[in-house]
Amino acid sequence: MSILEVQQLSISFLQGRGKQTTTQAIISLDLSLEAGEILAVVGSSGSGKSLLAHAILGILPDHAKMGGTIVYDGEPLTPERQAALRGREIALIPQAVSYLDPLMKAGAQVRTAVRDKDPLEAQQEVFEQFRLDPGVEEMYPFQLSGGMARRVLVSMAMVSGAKVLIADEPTPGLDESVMEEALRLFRQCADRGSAVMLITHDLESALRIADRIAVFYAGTTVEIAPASDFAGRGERLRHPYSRALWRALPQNDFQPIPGSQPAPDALPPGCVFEPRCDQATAECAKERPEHRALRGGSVRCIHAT
Ligand SMILES: Nc1ncnc2c1ncn2[C@@H]1O[C@H](COP(=O)(O)OP(=O)(O)OP(=O)(O)O)[C@@H](O)[C@H]1O
Ligand code: NI
Repeated sequence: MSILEVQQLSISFLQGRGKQTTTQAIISLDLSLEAGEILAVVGSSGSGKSLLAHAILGILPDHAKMGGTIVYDGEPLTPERQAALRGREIALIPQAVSYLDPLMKAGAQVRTAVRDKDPLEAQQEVFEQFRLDPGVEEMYPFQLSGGMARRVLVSMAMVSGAKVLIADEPTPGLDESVMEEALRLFRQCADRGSAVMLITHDLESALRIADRIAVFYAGTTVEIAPASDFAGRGERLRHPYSRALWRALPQNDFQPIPGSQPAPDALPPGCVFEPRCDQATAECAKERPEHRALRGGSVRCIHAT
């Protein structure tokens, strides 16, 4: 049984005063997370990666309306369960460093996140691991550089001992050696039985440590594939967008895909990738393809075999 299962997640936002409009930011996300694995969620800016993380943690803004189900450890995640599990069994490394409590010193924030260990010892150990000087313990978030603040956020998640760790773009601003250390520790968490979701727009770094890759496009999961399927010319990949992403990497064709991802208020009626897809047929423009299992992964494309 998967530790976390997201089924047909949709999120829309009510916007404007007076005459209100609804924009659908997430159309349909489906994925599952297994204990012991690293699943990378890859997609360009605005594809819905952070919203997925916030939906799991139960921290969507008030004007967001959510549909679908999220099941954790066999039971639906209700707002009450989310509040009880947040920071304990399910930990988030947020994308924005503004999630740090501005009124609490860095050392104290990390100590409050410690479970089942001596708080001071655990905090000092993780600071050493991430090359945070002991002096940082006494600093307030506004005194930290961006890279230091990010290391404090990663430290908090690391000491929580969570069963599910969701890291939302955890590496920007970290120097190479600290980034390597963070990735190594994510792997270690997974090897010890936690489930790690690594959110990134960087397919290349995702492929370095992830077991599986979920590819997001315009608020949908277009494909979920074992990382090893990203090889050769992408023959084993199931969706034209995943193949295009893979081929666009510098070590491959280095050719960007023409066009751009549609905005939530300008989605095509059929497959969201249809306007940019070189394999699209008239049928693709008619309705949204279902998410279906295929060759040890899954895909949302009627032409995939
Ligand atoms: N509070 C909000 N109100 C209205 N729309 C929102 C809100 N938050 C996000 N969105 C929209 O939802 C879509 C998905 O946003 P999200 O932050 O999940 O993208 P992302 O994949 O994390 O992008 P990035 O790589 O830039 O972090 C975007 O189109 C965004 O504009
Ligand atoms: Ni994001």
